[in-house]
Amino acid sequence: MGDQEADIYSQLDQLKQEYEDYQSQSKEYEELLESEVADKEEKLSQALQKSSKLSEELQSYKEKYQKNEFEVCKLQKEIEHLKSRLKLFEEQKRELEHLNDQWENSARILEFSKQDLEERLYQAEENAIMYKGELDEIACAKEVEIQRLKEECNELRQEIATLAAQKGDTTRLAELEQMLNNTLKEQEELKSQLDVSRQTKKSGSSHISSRRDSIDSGTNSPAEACQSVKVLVKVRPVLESDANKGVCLAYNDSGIQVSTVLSKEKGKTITDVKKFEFDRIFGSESSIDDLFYDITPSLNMVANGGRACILAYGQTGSGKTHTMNEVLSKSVEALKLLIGTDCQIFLNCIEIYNEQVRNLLSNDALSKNWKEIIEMAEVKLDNEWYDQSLVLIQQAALKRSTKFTESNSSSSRSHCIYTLKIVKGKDTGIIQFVDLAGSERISKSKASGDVLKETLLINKSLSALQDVIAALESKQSHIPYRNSMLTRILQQTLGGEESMVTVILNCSPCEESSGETICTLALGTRLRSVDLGYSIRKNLKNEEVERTLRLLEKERADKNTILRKLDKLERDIESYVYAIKDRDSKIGGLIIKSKNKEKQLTEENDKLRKELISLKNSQEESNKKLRIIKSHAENEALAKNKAIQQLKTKEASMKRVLSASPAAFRRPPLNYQPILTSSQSTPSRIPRPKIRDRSAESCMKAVTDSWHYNFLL
Ligand SMILES: Nc1ncnc2c1ncn2[C@@H]1O[C@H](COP(=O)(O)OP(=O)(O)OP(=O)(O)O)[C@@H](O)[C@H]1O
Repeated sequence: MGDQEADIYSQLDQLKQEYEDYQSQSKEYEELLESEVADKEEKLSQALQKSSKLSEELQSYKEKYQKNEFEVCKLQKEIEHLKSRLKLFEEQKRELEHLNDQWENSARILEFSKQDLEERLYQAEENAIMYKGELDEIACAKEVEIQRLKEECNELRQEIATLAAQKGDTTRLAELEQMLNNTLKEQEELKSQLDVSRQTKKSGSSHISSRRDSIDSGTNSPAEACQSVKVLVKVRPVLESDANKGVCLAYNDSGIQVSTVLSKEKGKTITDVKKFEFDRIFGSESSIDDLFYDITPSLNMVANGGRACILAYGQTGSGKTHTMNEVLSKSVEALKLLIGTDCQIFLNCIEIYNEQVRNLLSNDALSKNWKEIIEMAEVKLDNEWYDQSLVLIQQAALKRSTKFTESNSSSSRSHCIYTLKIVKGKDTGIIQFVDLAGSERISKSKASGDVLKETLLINKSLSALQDVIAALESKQSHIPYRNSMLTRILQQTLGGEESMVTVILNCSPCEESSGETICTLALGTRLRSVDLGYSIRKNLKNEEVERTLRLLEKERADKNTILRKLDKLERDIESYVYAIKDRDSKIGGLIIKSKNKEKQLTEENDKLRKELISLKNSQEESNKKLRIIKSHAENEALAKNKAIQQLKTKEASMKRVLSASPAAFRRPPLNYQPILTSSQSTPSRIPRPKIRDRSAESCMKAVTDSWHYNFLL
């Protein structure tokens, strides 16, 4: 009984021990579970935060996308508006072209009437010459008559004298005196007639000789000379590089024609031929001396304290620089002979690049004030000024801004101005040699970026120059010198008192340049038509001629205004087309960018959605697990309480049994198993006590299940 009791006590101790172990382990697992739950909750809240952040981002991207779409819509509307404006401009251009055709027709008619007037003038001149001959004959006849009358008079005087000596018949004397008086009267009349004839002859011949002088010399008085613009055409020879390019120019002494190929079909070439009339055309075969002959009046003028400007105009690659270099060295040579040694010479070499002035004889910064740069660029030359000036001009030419373009491998991208100032006592003669940058069609130059900007600025300044020349010729009260840097700098020699302007139109003979050559020659025709009008008016003082010329001038002014408008319109259209293209490409870029963004956003959105779904799933799973853990923990707690309760009742009943018959418990129970050791920490390895008690067993099972479950988690 004593042994049994001891066994029971030891079993009880074991159970107690076991229970305590279970309790401590369950506490540990509870803590573990709680920390895991807290961890999951933390992760869940992080995931929720991330998801809300991503939703916000998504919202902002959506807003951005809507904004971009709105921008694109706006730009498209703008394009539509620009396109409609372009259409309007094109219509206006067509109308102006139609008007231009009409003007050209009327100009042609006026040209005919001009020719008619010139013919009549020629006839008048011939009549005057004939009249002069007749007058000469009459004068001769009258002289003879006067001589005869004088002789008669002398005879009569002698007769009177003899009669007086004879003191004879007085009536005969009276008769003779009467005859003498009549003869004297007749003589007086003849004399006065002869004087009138002489006077008429004198005035007629002076008029003719003055016109001849004017026509022969081709120069005018200084005041008139300021209106004079001389237009010369210089055709560049065909170069080796032009070998496979067709030729579009044909010319003779009086005119030049440009052929433009319209189409080539089945070996048939359809061409459009445009003819231009010019007094001075220098072909590829003519030497620089021929052209220089027409420049000498300008040099004479400058040597006498006047002003002159020589401009080379033409498309890029047409030979402006080549011509200007030759003209420059010839002019310096000629001036060396024309001016003496008692004068001071100043040279100034500058270029205008992108509306900025640059000193070609030093490395001054571009940003300085242009007047300052010009002042600083002026070099005073010494006694050997001609050699020195040629060396400096060569140095300056090397420093000029050039670039490779589609049309010329070393195209001058600037206007180059060489100014020679000759100070002689109080007089200051100034001559400016201007090698203009090439005029070019933007569409043909295929320029873009900075080169496009350069080309636009070059074309703008060239049209400003045309405006100034046209304003000077039509004697406008306002001359738009301030419209470009080029015209500002040329103001001293373009217009004003005692100034002569010579424009050399450089033309390329190549077929591919026919469009530009036509533009160049059309400009020359406009300048020339003005010049012609003035020279005719200067020499003819007939009322009808005056009226016709006034009409012609008005027509010409109107036509030039229209042509200028057309030019401007074309330039505007080109700029608009370029702006539209630029905008189109920008919009295209924007659309592609926004599409890419949209794609990226949709992808991100999809990814976020997926992440959100997986997060929600994992959250649900975590919740589920949490619920299971909670229920298991509750079950476990219940089972533990139950087991404790059972153990307590068992203990009490054992105590009761022991107190009733202590010997009955001395034998150990048949189904007794050794108890768990504390080293068996893993729940799966914990052996279940083999207690027959059913409720205690189920309780233990619940606890081990929960261990097992937690372990799985
Ligand atoms: N009269 C000529 N005889 C021989 N070669 C010529 C003649 N004129 C021009 N050339 C040649 O033609 C080419 C282009 O000439 P140049 O550079 O003078 O043209 P440009 O009108 O000044 O061009 P850009 O405006 O682009 O500067 C050069 O190679 C030049 O040597």
